[in-house]
Amino acid sequence: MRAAHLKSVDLSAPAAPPPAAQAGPGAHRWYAPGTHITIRGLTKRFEGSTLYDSFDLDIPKGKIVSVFGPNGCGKSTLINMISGIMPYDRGQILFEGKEARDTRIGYVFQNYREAVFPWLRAIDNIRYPLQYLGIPKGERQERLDRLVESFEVQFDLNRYPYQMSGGQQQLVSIMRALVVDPEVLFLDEPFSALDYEMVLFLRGRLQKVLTERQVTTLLVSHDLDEAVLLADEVLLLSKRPTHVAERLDFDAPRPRTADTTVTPEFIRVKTRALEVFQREVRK
Ligand SMILES: Nc1ncnc2c1ncn2[C@@H]1O[C@H](COP(=O)(O)OP(=O)(O)OP(=O)(O)O)[C@@H](O)[C@H]1O
Repeated sequence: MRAAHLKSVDLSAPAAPPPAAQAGPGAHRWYAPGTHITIRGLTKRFEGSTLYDSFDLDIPKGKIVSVFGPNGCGKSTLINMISGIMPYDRGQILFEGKEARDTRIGYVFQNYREAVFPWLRAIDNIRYPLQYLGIPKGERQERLDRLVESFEVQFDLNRYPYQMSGGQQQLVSIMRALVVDPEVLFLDEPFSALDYEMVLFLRGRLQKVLTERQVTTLLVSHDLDEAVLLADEVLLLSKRPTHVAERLDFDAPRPRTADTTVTPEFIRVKTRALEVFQREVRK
């Protein structure tokens, strides 16, 4: 009986969790196959008000997940807690069983003006994390070249931030986040302060690089079209105390462009997302 049972176990997948009574050290590090980030019992309070209370979530590996929800529901707080920028009161967040500090993480902020180093040329801004991590010079150059090629950069990377447009500065901060080859990338409204032409350009380039590299990505966006267009999955949050209102898959082929937004599948997912959003806002 026992042998027959063992034969049916898929050894390539993480082992199933032992029953609680038998749980030993490390048992809590179990994660479901295909899951990259496992969040359990996450609790966060601000000045007596509860934002998250025993919040659970599994984030799939190698996918782009958009986070969308009512104003102030805690979208930025969620990605800040997951990425390790912000502490939380209770719970556990693990990346394939590892802590955030043992995971390569990239983060792109909305406010690129505060994120790029004004005293460094664009190329040195992008190179900075590699120097910090002590990556050998040859490999640094290789990684930079690969990234510049992937993004098809058309402007002079020897310029300083003050000599670049907002979109170019945000491109630099996106490239700086990706140069470390992150396992997980966090983007907090990365395009909201840019003009539309630049938004279209950056969405296209970013999508291409993320799908080539299969980086697990969490994107906070206030723009529902953008949230759906870029996502493999849209995570819809409720009002606080925040829980997952609904998760919607969107598996249209890539690259996705403005043309994707007129397809029946896009319209179906966006319509459903809007229904859930409106229901949550009215509660
Ligand atoms: N550092 C802080 N101190 C106190 N309260 C905070 C802090 N950061 C966030 N909050 C509270 O948590 C709530 C959620 O903030 P957060 O920025 O995560 O929400 P959001 O969904 O990203 O918001 P928005 O839709 O406005 O971008 C805010 O309304 C605010 O009341």
